[in-house]
Amino acid sequence: MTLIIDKLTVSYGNRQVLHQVSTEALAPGSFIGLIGPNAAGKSTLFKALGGLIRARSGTMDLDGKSLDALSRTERARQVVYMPQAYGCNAALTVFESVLLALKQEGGWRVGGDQIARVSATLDTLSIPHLSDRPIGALSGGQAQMVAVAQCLVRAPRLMLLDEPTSALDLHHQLSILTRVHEEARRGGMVVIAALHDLNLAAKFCDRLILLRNGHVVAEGETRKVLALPAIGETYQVTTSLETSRSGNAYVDARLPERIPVRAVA
Ligand SMILES: Nc1ncnc2c1ncn2[C@@H]1O[C@H](COP(=O)(O)OP(=O)(O)OP(=O)(O)O)[C@@H](O)[C@H]1O
Repeated sequence: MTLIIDKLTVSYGNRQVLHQVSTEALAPGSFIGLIGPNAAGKSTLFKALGGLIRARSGTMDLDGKSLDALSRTERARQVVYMPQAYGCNAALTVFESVLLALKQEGGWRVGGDQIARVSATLDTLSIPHLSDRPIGALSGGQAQMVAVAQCLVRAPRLMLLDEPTSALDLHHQLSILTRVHEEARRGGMVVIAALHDLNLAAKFCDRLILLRNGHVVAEGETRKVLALPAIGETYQVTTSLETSRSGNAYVDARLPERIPVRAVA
């Protein structure tokens, strides 16, 4: 499964938010980080890929087939989008909510294989103990892990995660991204995760796409992108890419003196 985005332009009314966004071919099994400042257009790109908004021009091809040419049902089967703010139906248990996500593919008969798939997904994310809890009674971090489970259980070809770890503690940031990365490899899916934490991006992403004001300003192998001056310029901070004693890359960032806090576009 390969995803290619070519010259994608998206507007809200008269306001153009994505400008001719293009990517290299994003290969099956890869974990791509979508990075960029607030209001750069990351969620807008996800919404366009997920079919929630229509692109003004450009193409999004999955294995050579346009996403826009797929039926609604087929697109929902192939592309799963976890928005930043995920809703929840408070009346359901965690298990039921993950099963319901799986059943969006169609039909209401529940088979043993589907029950097993839900259980396996909750196990993969180490949250089987939450199965019987009402979904409305979860902590913010627990609800975020359940939202990831609702995506993973559908085994899509393209998974779009908008800030999937923003509510998670350090342990769970690492464990959830590790599992998602493993599942991407195992299932040959393309995962694109919008991440504000560049050190998580450094640790988990195979490649990065850097967006600024709706333009792709850099794309490529993670360490190469993080070492570019474009990182500091885009975030208006001073950065350097360092390597820890254990060999992990991390971004050391400082706010330059006399630069005011930037207004969000
Ligand atoms: N429904 C909408 N109507 C009009 N403008 C919108 C709408 N949604 C987003 N925008 C604008 O589009 C721009 C890009 O927003 P988007 O949510 O894609 O950014 P983002 O990179 O995901 O930001 P953040 O990191 O803050 O979540 C912003 O200027 C935003 O105000």
